[in-house]
Amino acid sequence: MNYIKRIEEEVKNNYPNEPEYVQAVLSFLESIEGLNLDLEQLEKMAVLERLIIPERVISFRVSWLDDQNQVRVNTGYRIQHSSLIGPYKGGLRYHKTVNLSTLKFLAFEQTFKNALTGLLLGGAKGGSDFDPKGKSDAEIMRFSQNFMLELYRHIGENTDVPAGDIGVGRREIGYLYGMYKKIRNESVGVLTGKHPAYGGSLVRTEATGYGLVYFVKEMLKTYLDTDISHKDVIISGSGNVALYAGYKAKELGANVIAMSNSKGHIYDPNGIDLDYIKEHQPKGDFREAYVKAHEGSSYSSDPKELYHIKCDIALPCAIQNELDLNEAKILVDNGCFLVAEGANMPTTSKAKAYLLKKGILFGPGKAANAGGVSVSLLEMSQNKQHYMQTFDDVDEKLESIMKNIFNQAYEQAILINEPNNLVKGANIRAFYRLCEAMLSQGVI
Ligand SMILES: NC(=O)C1=CN([C@@H]2O[C@H](COP(=O)(O)OP(=O)(O)OC[C@H]3O[C@@H](n4cnc5c(N)ncnc54)[C@H](O)[C@@H]3O)[C@@H](O)[C@H]2O)C=CC1
Ligand SMILES: O=C(O)CCC(=O)C(=O)O
Repeated sequence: MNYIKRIEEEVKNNYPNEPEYVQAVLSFLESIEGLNLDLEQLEKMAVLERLIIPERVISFRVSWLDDQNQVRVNTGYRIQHSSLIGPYKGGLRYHKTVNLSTLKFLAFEQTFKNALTGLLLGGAKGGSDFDPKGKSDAEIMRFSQNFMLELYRHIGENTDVPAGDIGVGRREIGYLYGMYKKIRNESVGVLTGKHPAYGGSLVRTEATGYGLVYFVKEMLKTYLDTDISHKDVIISGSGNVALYAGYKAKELGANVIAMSNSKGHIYDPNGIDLDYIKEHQPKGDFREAYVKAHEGSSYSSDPKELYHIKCDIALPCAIQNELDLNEAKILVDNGCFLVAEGANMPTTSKAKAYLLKKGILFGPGKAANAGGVSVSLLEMSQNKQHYMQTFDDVDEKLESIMKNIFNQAYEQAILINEPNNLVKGANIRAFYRLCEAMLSQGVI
């Protein structure tokens, strides 16, 4: 059995309770299977094991007081996956589904994503099974403060710089930052996604969604010599990534006709009213009220039905494994020709294989959604230099980084004679960079 196959078997056998992590690793291993690699040498250096197993897994108890003075307990995590290319970097997620498997897959993906950006960033992810739904602002503050009471020991501006993810936005980053500063008595860029009033970068809020659309722009130009204007776009989710993908797509002339949340989706043939969603989404489920306020719109109570709507472009921007084989088939049957992932691993392995087989242009998350972490790096640089760039400067840099990421994945896809396969292109290009960094740094 060759080295790659052996590692595939080991990963499947060693982590039976971590399906998302196994899924992400196998998807990467599949991408490098056909390469002309010196497997004997890679095996001798245990390169794959060292890329796959996180450098450090931290897990801790978070106790906090709810509004009824009841003590509540959650589990907090930080997976410091790789520091090969820079300080550990990646978001924090507050969501009831958070567990070791979710965060290990996210940290693994983040490591490859960050390598692909060409910037000096290692990979990490963290968070908690704390469910922010229905919690008061004070509860979110107390939870975040208690979370930081443990996390602060493991992070630092040159060590590990967390940011937001699902359930963690500017408000939560503020509470986390305030507590870190209180404990360490220092003002440094230890978190990104901060409010610009105390060191946040302009465009960080918009960056992942905008970056996704810049990536799609490159895909459309390169493969089809067209642009996004007049294309019908559906977007899953209605949070940070989904909203700003929607705004940028609309600005460039697309028709954003449907969006979703965890309860279902809304369809509005007149174009989704993004300002309405931005205002109402943080307060909870907006579907019924939206439909009442917008003539001609309708809603369903199944988020997956979003993918049953006829569209040109689908942008999954919600959560892992939301787009499965059945939905992929419906998208293809309805004439959708481009899928680009704003979320991390939103497409199941079977759905991804089907879309690629059918010749659908597919932008993998570790390339297409790298705009957020890229602007985080710009935030870190601004903090170190104690200055702030204008919105337009950062936005211009973001677009140029996204173009470069696309080109990296595309050039690699051409080199392996599969020009449409950005999944392999992105995985292989990131793998080469990580390998070079690993082999240069000795056995550590
Ligand atoms: N925030 C960032 O900068 C980045 C986020 N991502 C990824 O993008 C995705 C979304 O993250 P954010 O927008 O930051 O989170 P968010 O918390 O702002 O929004 C999440 C959205 O997903 C919706 N949702 C949850 N489960 C759903 C389901 N099963 N079907 C449909 N909608 C569902 C929620 O209702 C909410 O609208 C995640 O996969 C995250 O890892 C990726 C790169 C960077
Ligand atoms: O900005 C960051 O550090 C992380 C963003 C993130 O969590 C992601 O790219 O999935």
